[in-house]
Amino acid sequence: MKMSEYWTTLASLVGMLAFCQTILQLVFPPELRLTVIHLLTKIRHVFSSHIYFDITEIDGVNTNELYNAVQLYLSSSVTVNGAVSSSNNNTRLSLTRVPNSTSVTFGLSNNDRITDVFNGVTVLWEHVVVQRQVQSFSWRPMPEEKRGFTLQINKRDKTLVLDSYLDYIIGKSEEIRRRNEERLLYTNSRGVSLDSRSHPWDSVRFKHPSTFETLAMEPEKKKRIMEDLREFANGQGFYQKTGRAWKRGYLLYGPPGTGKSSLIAAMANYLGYDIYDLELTEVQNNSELRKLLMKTSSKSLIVIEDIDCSVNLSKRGKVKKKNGSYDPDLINGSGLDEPGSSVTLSGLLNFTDGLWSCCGSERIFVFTTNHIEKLDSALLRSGRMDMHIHMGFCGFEALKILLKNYLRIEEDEIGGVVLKEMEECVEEAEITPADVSEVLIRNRSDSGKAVREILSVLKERVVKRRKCVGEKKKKKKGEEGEEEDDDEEEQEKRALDSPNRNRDVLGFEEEEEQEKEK
Ligand SMILES: Nc1ncnc2c1ncn2[C@@H]1O[C@H](COP(=O)(O)OP(=O)(O)OP(=O)(O)O)[C@@H](O)[C@H]1O
Ligand SMILES: [Mg+2]
Repeated sequence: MKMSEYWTTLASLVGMLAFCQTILQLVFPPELRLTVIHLLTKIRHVFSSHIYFDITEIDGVNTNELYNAVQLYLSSSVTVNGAVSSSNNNTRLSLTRVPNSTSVTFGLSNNDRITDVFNGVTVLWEHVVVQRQVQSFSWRPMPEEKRGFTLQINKRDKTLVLDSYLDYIIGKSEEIRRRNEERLLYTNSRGVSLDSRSHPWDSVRFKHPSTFETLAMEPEKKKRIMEDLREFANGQGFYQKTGRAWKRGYLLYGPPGTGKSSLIAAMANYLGYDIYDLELTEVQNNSELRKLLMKTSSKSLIVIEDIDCSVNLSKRGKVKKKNGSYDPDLINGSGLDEPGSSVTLSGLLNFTDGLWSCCGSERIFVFTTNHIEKLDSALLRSGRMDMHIHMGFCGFEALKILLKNYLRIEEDEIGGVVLKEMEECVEEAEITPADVSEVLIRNRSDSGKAVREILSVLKERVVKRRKCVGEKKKKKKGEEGEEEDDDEEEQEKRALDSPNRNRDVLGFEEEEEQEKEK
């Protein structure tokens, strides 16, 4: 028999066995079916040019995470679309919606198959569901059905699949899980025991509706932030290559009501990260801060709002000025001179930047402040807070976004003249997006009225500001004038008192200059 004939015969034999297996599934009672199927599967595997991997739902008594990952991965729309467009288009998919989930997920029905292509290699997945045999005693009740996936690949592709395909599936499933689920918002509270077992963070479902689309901000700036976030999230390779910890710091600063918290929510929604809202005043000391950090998960935003109010940020600077060196107490984090809180700036810097900050990866630190000038330069230096984002008063572009979001109207519906007037006065009005939103919410049922009111508020503020600026200038001038008068009086007095009082004032001044120079 020729080699090719041998292979053809073998292939038909394997095909027949597979066919028999399907028939047996239909004919035999469940208890017997399992044994027969196992036997036939084994025979089939020996002669096949394929290799098979079984991924069961329950591994011993533990849940097999890989099973969940595969299930999620196969439920992704990419895989599903691939399967539907493939020749295997009679695949039956089950649809599910997990509680609290925002979307419907697909899944393979019992004993159905789906093909997937990874790096040019085609693999076949089969969802195997069989009735469990009558249970002997078990501490943990087992489900009635035994579920698992069988992965069929060509023997020559074994290395590729084992080395990268399964990792790829785990990564993808994690991504899908985040996309489907609402995020969690964690917060710390005082007095929570921080032993190794308990979790120091309380969590709630995070359902903030703020997104980059709803955020009023100059489009260029918004684009830059989004790109930066995306690059960070996709930058594992870069961070590894450059030997940097996979983390990034953002400092958001600006007056109240300019959207700092809204931006944080938009960032979390954009990346699908959880948020850890760290209440620093509830943290008793630096070591507690470290423990909190250790209990945060990857793919998260660690947020400290109003950083200038949370910890005495000038300590490190002050101590340095006095002695010429840092106070070791403060640097070690045992400085206790702040009643109620002994978290120090150096403790905070270690939190974001020290060795401890690297436990876990893919984390973003976000600090917010209304007063950037109050922050210690140590906190601002590059490498700590990689990006400083100024959240300012409402500009024309931001105003247009708010009008569109709140009133659902386009620019041309507002009218060129009104828009021009708005553009002329919005910067000078120094109005926060929060104030604009307030007016728009009040009038959201009548967009015409809302636009008119916004314009009149802007104009009013411009008038007020001009008046205010005028008064300030006048006051300043008055003070300068008084100072000048005082100077003149003083000089006259000195000239009169001087023994050389007949010398002209200029000469006197020259002499005084020379004296000063000496
Ligand atoms: N840039 C913005 N885009 C869209 N909405 C905004 C923006 N800024 C403020 N708002 C609206 O104003 C409200 C308050 O904004 P937000 O809490 O984000 O301000 P903040 O800068 O964090 O203020 P604070 O400094 O007081 O914490 C938000 O609920 C949002 O509706
Ligand atoms: Mg805020």
